[in-house]
Amino acid sequence: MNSSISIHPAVDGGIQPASPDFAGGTLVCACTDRPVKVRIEGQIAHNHACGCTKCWKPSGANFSIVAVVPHDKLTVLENGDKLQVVDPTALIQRHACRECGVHMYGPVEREHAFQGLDFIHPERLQESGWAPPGFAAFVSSIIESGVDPSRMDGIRARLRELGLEPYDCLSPALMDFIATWVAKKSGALPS
Ligand SMILES: N[C@@H](CCC(=O)N[C@@H](CSCO)C(=O)NCC(=O)O)C(=O)O
Ligand SMILES: [Zn+2]
Ligand SMILES: [Zn+2]
Repeated sequence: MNSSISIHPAVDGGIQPASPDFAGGTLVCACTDRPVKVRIEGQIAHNHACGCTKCWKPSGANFSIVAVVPHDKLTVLENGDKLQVVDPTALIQRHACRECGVHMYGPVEREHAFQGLDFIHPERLQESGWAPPGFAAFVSSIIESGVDPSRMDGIRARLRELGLEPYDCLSPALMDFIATWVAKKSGALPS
């Protein structure tokens, strides 16, 4: 085990299994004063580690942990006035707390295979039992944040050791899902 390579604090000590009793929870930002609170109903889906520069990572982490929930299963409970959209031109409209910087939710409103889903960081849930990450996405992108390319073999080996198969985009299942959506829209496949 090469536990000296840090991926993310939520997985570095081993991946915790989902609880069959998990029925939702409350995401809380890192502010001690007036934290933003967002409620989600039900279990999260497609949880993964993401190496891209756009997803929020806790300080020192090489990866984010990010999953989706349907938009109608998410409600801002408290202090939503502190939220601002990080990049209004991005597909994922990441709503971050302007005081602590934590991304609380990111809806996809544009016409896209992921339209109607919100990206969230489940480690911000107060509750445990959420579905664990199943793969690692955008792994090569950590170089864009300053990771030395010579470290990539070790980082990919550590991801595999944790059971997080590394991909340089999304997983094959999600890439196929997006491509199928595009093909149906263009007429290349029947809808
Ligand atoms: N190399 C770029 C990649 C950024 C990127 O495309 N990120 C993906 C994954 S985010 C969660 O899985 C994406 O879909 N982004 C859409 C968006 O950010 O709106 C980089 O590292 O910046
Ligand atoms: Zn905050
Ligand atoms: Zn990402």
